[in-house]
Amino acid sequence: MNSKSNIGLIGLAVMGENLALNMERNGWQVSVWNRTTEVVDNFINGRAKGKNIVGCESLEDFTTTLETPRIVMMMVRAGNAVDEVIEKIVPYLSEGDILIDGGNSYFKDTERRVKDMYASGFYFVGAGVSGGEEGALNGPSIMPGGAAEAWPRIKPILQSIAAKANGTPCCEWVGPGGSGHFVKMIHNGIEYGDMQLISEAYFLLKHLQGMGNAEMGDIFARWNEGKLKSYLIEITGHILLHKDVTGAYLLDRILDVAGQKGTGKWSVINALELSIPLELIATAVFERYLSSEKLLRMIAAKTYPRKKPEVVSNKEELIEEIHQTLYAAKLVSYAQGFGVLKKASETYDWKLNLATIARLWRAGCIIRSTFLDDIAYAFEQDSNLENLLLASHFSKEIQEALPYWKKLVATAAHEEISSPAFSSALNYFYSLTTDRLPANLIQAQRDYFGAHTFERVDEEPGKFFHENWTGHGGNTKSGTYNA
Ligand SMILES: NC(=O)C1=CN([C@@H]2O[C@H](COP(=O)(O)OP(=O)(O)OC[C@H]3O[C@@H](n4cnc5c(N)ncnc54)[C@H](OP(=O)(O)O)[C@@H]3O)[C@@H](O)[C@H]2O)C=CC1
Ligand SMILES: O=C(CO)[C@H](O)[C@H](O)COP(=O)(O)O
Repeated sequence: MNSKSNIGLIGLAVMGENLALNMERNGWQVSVWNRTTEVVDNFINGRAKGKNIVGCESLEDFTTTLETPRIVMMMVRAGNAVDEVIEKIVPYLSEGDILIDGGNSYFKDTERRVKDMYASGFYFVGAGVSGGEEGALNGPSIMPGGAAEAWPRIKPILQSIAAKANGTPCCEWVGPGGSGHFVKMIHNGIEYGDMQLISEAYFLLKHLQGMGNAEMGDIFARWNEGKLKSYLIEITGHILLHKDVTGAYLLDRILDVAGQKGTGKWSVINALELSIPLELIATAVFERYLSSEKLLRMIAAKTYPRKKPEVVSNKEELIEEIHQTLYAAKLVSYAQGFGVLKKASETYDWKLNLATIARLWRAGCIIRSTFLDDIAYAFEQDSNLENLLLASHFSKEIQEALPYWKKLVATAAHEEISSPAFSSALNYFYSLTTDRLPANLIQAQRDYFGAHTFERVDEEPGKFFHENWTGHGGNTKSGTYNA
């Protein structure tokens, strides 16, 4: 063992423990500390036994075991816990030390922490980490942002432990302030969207064909060999085939109430703040809320009993419809997610490189997929691309999928099977590709009842008019602004 550790890790739950083992495996000596010290003992005497990992009982001891300037990574519960740990460790730190928050922190908290820590002489980095337990151990995707001065020092460690896509580490500097955590937040929002879409595909296979788990598992395995190839499709195939100790399919025994820890909701709140459509992810978040209203749904199901859906006669055609719809709707979701990243980059002056971000997600993380290579390529060809659906490769894919997509959404609606994200994506696509939407009527209504003014198609943009619609209204206008 060296006299001093290269890095310190705080928080030994599933992510911290596995990241510490990953760092050690890659040649770094790691000191570890956890609020509940029993957890440290269990780790040191268990999975860390015989490894170059130093367990510490107190934060003071922990900081003395680290080479200086120190690098400390926190993997603790997001929120107040991060501030509590910072407050406790700062008295033992020296100027120039680096604190990395690898949890799912809210990016506005990270913005604040980066500023506060600068003022105290420390470098703070908000690094999104994705990949769950297995990624943390074998190579996650890492999205660091914040105090750029820290990057040359932390880069060798973080890039060594990150997943590699074609030999390139899925860890690159994202930008200043809270940008790393913002990118991770949108990653998770997209994760929500992907999971909702996959769940709808499963639901339609099950109810429009009465298919069993084994057959569906095979379909997902087949899809994982084509353009949908991704971690979430792969694990869905495994989940469908998994049996519990009684020999029954476990999936069928899991309560249909989805949990959430906040990153999907934050993605939607921030899309609203930035005025960028993120309907598919919003649908995924709201569907999780609706799923948790189990009792209400049970009552409503009795109030509105449904007929059993008609089995679709051509099984192979239905499978292809679902396959194409899943792809097209996923593309819409990524187009919306990257739209939010683009607007955030402009608004906060982060200068995000969208191609680099797509490349960071190619391996290690939960949304990893071959599809991200095509997204990276699209942004490399045109870094100002307004919307992914306008990239030539994707417009061809959408044109191929559209006949299947609209047929499936219509069938699901007709057979009274909920497929909210599939239809949200289709409606977004139709609105996006409509050059004259019915928003003229909304403007007329706003002006009619509140003198909110409107622009005219036969006048220059930016000139606002008010009509005396009833003949007895005045000429006084409301202010023209958008919030
Ligand atoms: N689980 C996952 O798949 C992923 C999680 N993340 C993020 O990584 C972070 C760690 O996640 P995970 O490993 O799942 O564990 P948890 O989110 O459950 O966090 C548990 C850890 O936080 C510590 N902790 C909680 N409150 C405090 C506090 N007030 N002061 C000090 N330490 C505290 C716990 O210490 P103690 O043992 O004393 O309770 C424990 O070490 C979270 O931000 C999470 O969102 C990111 C990617 C994937
Ligand atoms: O960050 C992650 C993966 O990248 C977590 O797995 C994710 O937070 C799970 O989110 P939720 O509990 O909200 O479904």
